Amino acid sequence: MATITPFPAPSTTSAQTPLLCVRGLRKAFERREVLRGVDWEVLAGRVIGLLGRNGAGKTTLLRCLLGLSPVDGGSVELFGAPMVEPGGTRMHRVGFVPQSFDLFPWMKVRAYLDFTAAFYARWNHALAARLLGEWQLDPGQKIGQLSQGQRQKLAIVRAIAPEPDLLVLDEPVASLDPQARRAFMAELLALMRAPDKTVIFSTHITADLERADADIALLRDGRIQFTRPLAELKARLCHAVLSRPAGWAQLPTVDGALKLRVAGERLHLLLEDVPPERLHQLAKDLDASLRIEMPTLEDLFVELA
Ligand SMILES: Nc1ncnc2c1ncn2[C@@H]1O[C@H](COP(=O)(O)OP(=O)(O)OP(=O)(O)O)[C@@H](O)[C@H]1O
Repeated sequence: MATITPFPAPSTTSAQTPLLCVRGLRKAFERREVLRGVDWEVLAGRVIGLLGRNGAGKTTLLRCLLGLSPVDGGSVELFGAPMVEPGGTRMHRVGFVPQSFDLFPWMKVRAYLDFTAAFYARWNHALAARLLGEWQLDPGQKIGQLSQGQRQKLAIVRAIAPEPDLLVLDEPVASLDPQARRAFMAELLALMRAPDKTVIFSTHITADLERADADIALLRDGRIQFTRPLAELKARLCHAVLSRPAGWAQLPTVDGALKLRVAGERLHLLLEDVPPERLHQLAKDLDASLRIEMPTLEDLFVELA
């Protein structure tokens, strides 16, 4: 099936001005197009999980949004003004955790945070000190001597301490152990669940997004395919399995099917907005047995990404 893009974007009649507005964003590396005209609007106050396969362009997109990577075309507006390059006072309102953090290996943790604090209009010293303690980061240790996971924690403290209005995190938990991941997610959500705080984070750990009850944005084929609350995705999509000994030499036409896949005598269907009674009727018509499953986000990702 060629396209599997559920939920076309709603018309932009919302009275709320988006915090981030991306139009036709393009980016190529040596003529290899990674972003192929991204259109994306993010409203303030949302927690958004950016999903996409390896190499889909998540890091590239996040960097372009913040002016950290030049773009080949299109536009990005952040807080209502065009984003051309990083810097300026509005960057005080943005926290960014990059995928890897290799800066200032000679600096000690506390010195690095004090140094960074000087660049921000706001800096919550008490919060930074608390997180260092809770996450067992030694303020006197040199950054170069920290483990990968400890560096990632430090990058998160650095990004959160300015109490940003927009926090952008690129696979922030990839190096964290499960306990640290949960603590981080809880901290993040407690901090950012204020009405106008917005979080965009890329991750492959779908369980974290389920816990965060995030909006899910899928980057595929160089575009954001949809951005929808996870609860809505789960309410509207279901996975059905039709089985019959004769197999499926010919695929049936099923309204609402986003994807069909045959495995032996089973036909797997990813369906959008198809009521169970219609599925039962279909199974009867096709002389097949039916199993309906509520997909996890990981299941959806595997089907859609
Ligand atoms: N500096 C660069 N020079 C050349 N190609 C690059 C560069 N940065 C990224 N790419 C390419 O752009 C594509 C998208 O990379 P990107 O890191 O944005 O993907 P991603 O979705 O973040 O992947 P992952 O989930 O593996 O982190 C990849 O094919 C990558 O090889």
